[in-house]
Amino acid sequence: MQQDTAIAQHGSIATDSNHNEAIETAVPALKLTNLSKRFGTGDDAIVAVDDVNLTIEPGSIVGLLGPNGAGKTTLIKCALGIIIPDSGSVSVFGNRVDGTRRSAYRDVDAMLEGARNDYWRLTVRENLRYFATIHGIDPNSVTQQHDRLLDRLELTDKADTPVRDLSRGMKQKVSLASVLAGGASLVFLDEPTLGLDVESSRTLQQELRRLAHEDGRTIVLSSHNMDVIERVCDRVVMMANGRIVADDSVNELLSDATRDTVQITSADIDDRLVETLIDRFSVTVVGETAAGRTTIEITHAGERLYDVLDVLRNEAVTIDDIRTVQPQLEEVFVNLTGMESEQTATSGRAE
Ligand SMILES: Nc1ncnc2c1ncn2[C@@H]1O[C@H](COP(=O)(O)OP(=O)(O)OP(=O)(O)O)[C@@H](O)[C@H]1O
Repeated sequence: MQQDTAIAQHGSIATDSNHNEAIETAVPALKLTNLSKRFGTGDDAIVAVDDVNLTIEPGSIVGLLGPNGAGKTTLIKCALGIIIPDSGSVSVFGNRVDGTRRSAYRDVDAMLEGARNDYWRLTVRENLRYFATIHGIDPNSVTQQHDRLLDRLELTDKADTPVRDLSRGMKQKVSLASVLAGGASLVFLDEPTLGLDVESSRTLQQELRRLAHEDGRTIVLSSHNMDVIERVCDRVVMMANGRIVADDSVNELLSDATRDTVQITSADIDDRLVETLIDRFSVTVVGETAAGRTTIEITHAGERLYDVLDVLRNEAVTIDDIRTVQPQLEEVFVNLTGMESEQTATSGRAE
């Protein structure tokens, strides 16, 4: 489905009479309003999702991040109608998901925990036809779309192979193809690149961007792999303790962090001066270059950068290099959630 078709189906163009301007009022792909879900009762109750408001526009690709237990899966399952929230509401393309209304489910599907229950005795193509059928689509009417999907995910050669005979990475791609074959406009993908080799992961990432930006699918991607999120997503929503702690474009999240951290290198910074800087400023990294110069990184420098430079000038320090630090999404994540992602916790893991 093309983006403009998605808007034509799910939204409208309204006119603001005060300004005589056309304002796009596309119906959100997903709208969560004051969503809450707790598990258990009394003192032992766990608030998995805590009064969350979230709107996701059609055709966007959004990363949903958070440390283990942040509430991501619960939120996704509420959106799928698998878990009934305690309070608040979920709408998918304007249709309320409340556990009884089947109309909303036509538009939403998911690949949870990196896989889907494909039928291993069926071939790849038979799986796609099956998942199209259970979503009410005549599989003969979408043969071309399925061929294109197989081609884009580099599965054409395996189209007539039973899924059980495929490698793990290929099974993963078949899972994704099966979800997409159902034609849902809003798709949740949990760790879609887990276990894929680098090349397959890149192919899949490209396809996800194309699906959103060319076909108008709305994709919510949940992953602990920050590199994938940074490369693929337009926007990132970070959760911690059931709440949304950040919601912005990748560029904004990174640029906010960039402005705030500077790295200064000098041969004149000795231990005593390092102590002084640590006492007065937020020094996060102290290191030594191969040439024996000291490097310090100061976060939250902001307007205090001038104070840092004053201290260095008073100590007659010659600055060899000063630069803003190019942060990774990982650092933003750690700052906002206070937790490492699994990416750093399990370094060396395959994508
Ligand atoms: N069925 C359940 N019964 C009791 N507690 C639950 C249940 N499901 C989730 N929880 C708890 O709710 C909280 C949020 O869990 P959730 O699975 O939504 O987090 P998550 O962000 O998806 O974590 P992960 O990244 O580890 O998958 C956790 O404390 C979890 O232990």
